[in-house]
Amino acid sequence: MSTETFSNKTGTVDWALNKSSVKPYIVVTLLFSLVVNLLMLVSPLYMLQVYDRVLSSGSVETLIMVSIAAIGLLSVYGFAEAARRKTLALMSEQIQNEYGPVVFMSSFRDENSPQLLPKKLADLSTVQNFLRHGLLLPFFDLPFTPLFLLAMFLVHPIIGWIGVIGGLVLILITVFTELSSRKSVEEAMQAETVANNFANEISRNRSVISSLGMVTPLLSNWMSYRKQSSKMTMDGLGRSTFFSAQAKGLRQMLQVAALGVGGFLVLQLEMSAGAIIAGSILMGRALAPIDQALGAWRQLIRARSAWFSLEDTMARSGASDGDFTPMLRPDADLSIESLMIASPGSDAALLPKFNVNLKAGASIAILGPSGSGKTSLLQTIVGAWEPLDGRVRLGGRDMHNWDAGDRGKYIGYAPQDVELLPGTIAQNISRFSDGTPEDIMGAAQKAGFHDMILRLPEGYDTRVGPGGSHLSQGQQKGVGLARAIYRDPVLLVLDEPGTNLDRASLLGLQRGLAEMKSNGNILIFATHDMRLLSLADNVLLLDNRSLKMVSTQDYMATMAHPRQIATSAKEGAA
Ligand SMILES: Nc1ncnc2c1ncn2[C@@H]1O[C@H](COP(=O)(O)OP(=O)(O)OP(=O)(O)O)[C@@H](O)[C@H]1O
Repeated sequence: MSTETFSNKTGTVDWALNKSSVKPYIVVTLLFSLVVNLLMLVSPLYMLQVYDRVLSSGSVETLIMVSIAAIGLLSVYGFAEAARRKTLALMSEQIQNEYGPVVFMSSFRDENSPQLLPKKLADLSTVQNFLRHGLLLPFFDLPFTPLFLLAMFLVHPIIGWIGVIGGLVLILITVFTELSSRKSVEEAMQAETVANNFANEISRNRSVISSLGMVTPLLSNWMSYRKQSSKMTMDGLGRSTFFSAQAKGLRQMLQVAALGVGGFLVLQLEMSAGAIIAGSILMGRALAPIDQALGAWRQLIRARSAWFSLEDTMARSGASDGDFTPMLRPDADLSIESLMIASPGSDAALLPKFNVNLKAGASIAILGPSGSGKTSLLQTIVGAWEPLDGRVRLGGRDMHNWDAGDRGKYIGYAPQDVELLPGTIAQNISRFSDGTPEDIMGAAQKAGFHDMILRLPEGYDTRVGPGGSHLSQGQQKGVGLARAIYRDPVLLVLDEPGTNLDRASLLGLQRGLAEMKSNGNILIFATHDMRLLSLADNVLLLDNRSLKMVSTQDYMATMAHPRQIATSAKEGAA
């Protein structure tokens, strides 16, 4: 099975600083932070000037001069603060542009995790919001704390030591906050994801849920998921809020201590009156980043965990998302070599190893009871699921080692339950690429649905609704088949193509498929509908973890003797 698991390995990747693409933004934010923090010294310096120079000299001119200088510098401070916030917002855009596409693409690789894409996109939003709201800024201010402590030592060494000791206590509180709340915040995030996935699944099945009266039991199921997530959130929140409040109180106390000690030192004639205020302001500035960081700690843990998850995806995609040389249209030569298949995430083979070779115009029908592995085999053949062992090659190219976008140009696949995507019929048939009307309508004609589509009021421009719900089951099936046939795929793989089709549509489809076969396309389809068997040269019989290939003619001849067929299938396994 796939070796890619996309698990969130928190702690294995260095945080933002190691990414070259975000580095310039971090450097610019740091530079603006330097300016901001240097200009934060303006207020205490102004205090010193007013108290010690202006009041002692009584000079109004000096007061005007220092005030103008202070106002000028503080307006630069305003610009620098705005600029660093803007830089972080731009960094958030850069992350979206760079990580968004990779996250989107790589989420389609893991069949084990159908909910991977919403989860990864939520991670992306978490990181972006953290940056956009400036919650990272206190961490950019922290490196400048020593600058303020140094200034406090210059005011008076005792004031400086109060700042150092206070800072150390606050850092200890920060460490406690991290240790005590990280686990519960991360667990709360996971529980929230489970609750949201459950709600998404419910909303996809609204009509069956309301018609079967399942709303109330499902509501209580969903509430229990939510309660679990809120309990963990409240636990984490309780601890981080407690520490954050303690830190705020301590900061106030330290400022009072700076004032009190300052007052004492003034009485001892060891420093000036202005230095009392300056010392207190410096104390506030030095410790504010720690205080603010603690206030945003919960969001930090969430953003950090989301970032690790994105980084993990980027690291995993790096190995496989390199440049590739697109294939020319492969020869119609499908070779299934020692193939063993299994369901995603399972190591148990569903069928014994087997080999099949199909050339241009060949076709096989796969028959077997429910659960015998027909869909699993088709999913593996088209490259959506990894084989347990062996290879599938089209025109010599390994299907599972081929860029999915490039491979998809030469393959048509219609799953058992067609899920259409939000858009028009034409967009769905053309696989949301720029398709010519000839390609789109040609595909619908071969699927036997062109006339039916024309009868719709908006024809090919009809919007299909969520999941195709504005179309009937038969119409959805028709669009799904046309989408598979679009641009004449070398290999056409259909899972139960006859389901939900009326007689006329089935006849149209049979005609279209027969034409494709005579044009050299390879056709593989799974079916319970015996009317389609005339399209197949051979029948691959699956039953109870065994398989057997027989010619369609032989199969038809033995149809009247089911026991003989069952025996032949078992012989195939042996
Ligand atoms: N996505 C999946 N994840 C895990 N197991 C799966 C998955 N899809 C199918 N299976 C398992 O694989 C086995 C074969 O299922 P498969 O859908 O291939 O059978 P099938 O022959 O197509 O059945 P049917 O005729 O009912 O469509 C079943 O036991 C099923 O439980």
